[in-house]
Amino acid sequence: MSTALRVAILGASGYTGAELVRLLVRHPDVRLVALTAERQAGKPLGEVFPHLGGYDLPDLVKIDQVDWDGVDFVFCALPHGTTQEVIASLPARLKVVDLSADFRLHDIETYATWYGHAHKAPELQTEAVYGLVEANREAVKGARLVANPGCYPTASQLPLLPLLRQGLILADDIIIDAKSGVSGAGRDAKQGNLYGEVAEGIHAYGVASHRHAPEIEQGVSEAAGKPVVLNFTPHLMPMSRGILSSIYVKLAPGISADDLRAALVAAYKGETFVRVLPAGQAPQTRHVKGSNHCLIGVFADRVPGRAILLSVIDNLVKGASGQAIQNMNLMMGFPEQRGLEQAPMFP
Ligand SMILES: NC(=O)C1=CN([C@@H]2O[C@H](COP(=O)(O)OP(=O)(O)OC[C@H]3O[C@@H](n4cnc5c(N)ncnc54)[C@H](OP(=O)(O)O)[C@@H]3O)[C@@H](O)[C@H]2O)C=CC1
Ligand SMILES: CC(=O)N[C@@H](CCC(=O)OP(=O)(O)O)C(=O)O
Repeated sequence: MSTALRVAILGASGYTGAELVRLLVRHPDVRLVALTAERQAGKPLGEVFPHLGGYDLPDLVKIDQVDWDGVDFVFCALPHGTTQEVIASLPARLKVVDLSADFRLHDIETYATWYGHAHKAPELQTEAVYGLVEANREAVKGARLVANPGCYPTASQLPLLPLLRQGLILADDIIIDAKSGVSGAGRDAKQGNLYGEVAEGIHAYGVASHRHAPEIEQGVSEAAGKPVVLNFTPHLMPMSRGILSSIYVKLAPGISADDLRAALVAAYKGETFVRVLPAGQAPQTRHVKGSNHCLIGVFADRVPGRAILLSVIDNLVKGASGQAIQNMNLMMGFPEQRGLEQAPMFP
């Protein structure tokens, strides 16, 4: 009799759901027992995603068809706004990692302001742990419900948090210029994601209004020990995967860019998934594609007293499904790297 963890993926017909399946079919402690979809329900997963057709997996079903008695652990990869009620309806014994934004903001008033409706499960919000593992590992280990961070917030917070905690950069002058591949927008058909609208061009969106600004500010404020407001502008790139976050910061008096690099090297010493590059090396999205890695580069600016931090992740892996599995491993007491050992695919 297998003792594998029986896992359900809600939203398995989406990009992050498919990426969870791709990574979990090789996880030795996991058995996928339920995969859900909405419009694609009733189909074999291999019909929706031919790259996953060669595995012995359950067919896609609607959420209300899942037999929860046969499930131990749930990944929820549904659109934000749909997830609070779904998670509130699950048996309370189930451990859950939610990939959506529904439980990330601690303050439900801030949530309502940015997401346009009142929080539908405030009692669960107080329980949810923000799953940026490298910043919050001990809390994740004891969590029942983990809010998996957004892709831009992951790429942006990993370089910033250690520097703010140590007061090496100023908290009142942070500019984040971030670029994402199109898979960040999900698989749902949207006019703005058509080839003709994305290929051979680049554009900013959500300028001065993107909902990841308050999520980044939440973590950065905790690290700085005071409320922080920052500039964040996302851009859509003609590529399928990857995020590059270019972050412009002001150094604290007497601090150099080399000090920042040394502090980040020390902060991430012993971490499997975050690596700080040697001086002069700029990370590229193709250096992390398909992997759970985050690479960080640090440069002195030409402008005296300033520095530039460069951070890359694969939005579908460290920015979503890989980080979600990292969280599950910690919640279940499995080795943190299990199922996430694969090297990036280059180029
Ligand atoms: N894409 C990314 O890089 C990242 C995404 N996220 C977040 O993860 C979540 C999933 O994203 P992603 O995989 O890209 O999204 P997709 O649009 O690709 O997939 C959404 C999934 O949810 C299902 N679904 C849609 N509406 C409902 C509903 N009302 N009830 C039940 N199921 C529903 C879809 O089923 P069907 O297709 O069958 O209708 C599909 O399986 C989102 O909250 C997203 O913001 C977080 C970090 C990064
Ligand atoms: C390219 C693109 O459209 N990206 C998405 C962010 C993806 C993500 O992390 O979204 P959640 O916060 O919902 O999980 C966006 O800008 O809304």
